[in-house]
Amino acid sequence: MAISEETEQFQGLASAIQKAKDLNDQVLFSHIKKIQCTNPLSFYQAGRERYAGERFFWEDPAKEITITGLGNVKKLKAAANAERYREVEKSWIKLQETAVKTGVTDVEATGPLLFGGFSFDYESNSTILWNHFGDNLFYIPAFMLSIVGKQAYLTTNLLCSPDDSEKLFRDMINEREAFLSEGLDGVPCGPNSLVKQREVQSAEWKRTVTEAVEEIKTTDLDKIVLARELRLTFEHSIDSGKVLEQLIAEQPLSYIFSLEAGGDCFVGATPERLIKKQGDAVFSTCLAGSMGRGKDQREDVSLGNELLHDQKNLQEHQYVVSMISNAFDAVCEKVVIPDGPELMKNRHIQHLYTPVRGVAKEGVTILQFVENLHPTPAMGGLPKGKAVVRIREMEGLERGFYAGPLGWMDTYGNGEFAVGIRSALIQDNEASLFAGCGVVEDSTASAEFRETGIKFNPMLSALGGNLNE
Ligand SMILES: C=C(O[C@@H]1C=C(C(=O)O)C=C[C@H]1O)C(=O)O
Ligand SMILES: [Mg+2]
Repeated sequence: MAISEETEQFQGLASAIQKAKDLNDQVLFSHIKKIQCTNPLSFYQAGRERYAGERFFWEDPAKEITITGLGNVKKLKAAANAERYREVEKSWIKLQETAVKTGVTDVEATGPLLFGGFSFDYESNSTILWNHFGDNLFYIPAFMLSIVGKQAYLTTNLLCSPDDSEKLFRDMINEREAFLSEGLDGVPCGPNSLVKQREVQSAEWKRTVTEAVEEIKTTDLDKIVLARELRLTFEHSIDSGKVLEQLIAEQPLSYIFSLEAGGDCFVGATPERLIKKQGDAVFSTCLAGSMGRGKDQREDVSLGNELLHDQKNLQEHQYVVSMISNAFDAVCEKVVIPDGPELMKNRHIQHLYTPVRGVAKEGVTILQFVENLHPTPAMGGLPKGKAVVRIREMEGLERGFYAGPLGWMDTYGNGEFAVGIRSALIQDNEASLFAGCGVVEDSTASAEFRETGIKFNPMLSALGGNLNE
């Protein structure tokens, strides 16, 4: 006779506690069940008070996977150095080795899952702006709603300690019931009302771009991505749920994400995949070279054609294709890259886009891809090391998680990371928006200023700010 779901969970948790005692270490327990499809944003908003500072949201452009996490049973943080990817991997593997799972198995993006990201540059000096995030931040949520295909799954995670008792089971069920019974339907999102919008050091930024062009012409630096900041002040605390709702409606071809840390939230709608891994199939995106959208279809097509043939933008793009292609060659059995770029058109901007796919060599993990790829010349520059150093020295802002890898990994070897651009850091009633551009030999400060202006628009529009031309 089949045992009841509650009995299965109870037995699983009891065995996880026993394992924790035997090993004298913490053991992760995870229960996964199919549930009626629930609106992921309502789930996110339902946790606004109870799980404040411990929520995340992720949706890919194809809407294949939507993940919302609430609470935090285990945080993984690595030291800020080159080892950070391997350190996170080691802790994640260690947790997986002893984890006890019950319920549905083998569905990607369900069960114990690590969500989070890395800062752009582990060597940059951290300021107060990003202090809740630090250099990197990953966590396993307490409750997670995954929508995979059209099916919804609820994962409940618990970290068992050697001195835990079976009371843990009742507490977990009670917490889950209390939370679910609070109602997941239509939790209202508050409006955000803008008070002030300010460009941070724009004259200095333009001078820096001109200096960078000079440096590119006279040294071995080929490309450097320089970003600037826009600061918005609102009347009240900004509701990240409302921002997500707007982004979902306005940016259907982007990854929509948020990651809360302390009272702050990093949120955005990025069009750029860094790496997706599904079994041994891997996918990346070369995205660089930009143009605004036309007022009407005719102008839009003409701007698109101009972009497809513009030497400066093609060069910006080609640096990215070569680098990602080499990084894939090193760890893949097979790599497929189209001959030339196509256009990716988002609401406010169009880009040159080349998709990359491959088959990973056995045992290569998604974090190894992240380590090898980040930062691509779309976020950093070329040569990579020199570009990162020059960004640190010249840019005059702390990128934090902006332009860094952000995403998730499950226990089945799947995961996906995007780069955190078209994004903002929300702190109470203030938002810092970031936008960068690839500076190459033929760049001009005024054109790059305009291009970064357009790149602020997805977040400006979602937040209710004044859009740039
Ligand atoms: C750095 C950003 O965007 C990157 C730079 C691009 C460019 O310079 O053409 C295009 C897409 C992105 O890879 C950003 O949006 O902040
Ligand atoms: Mg550009």
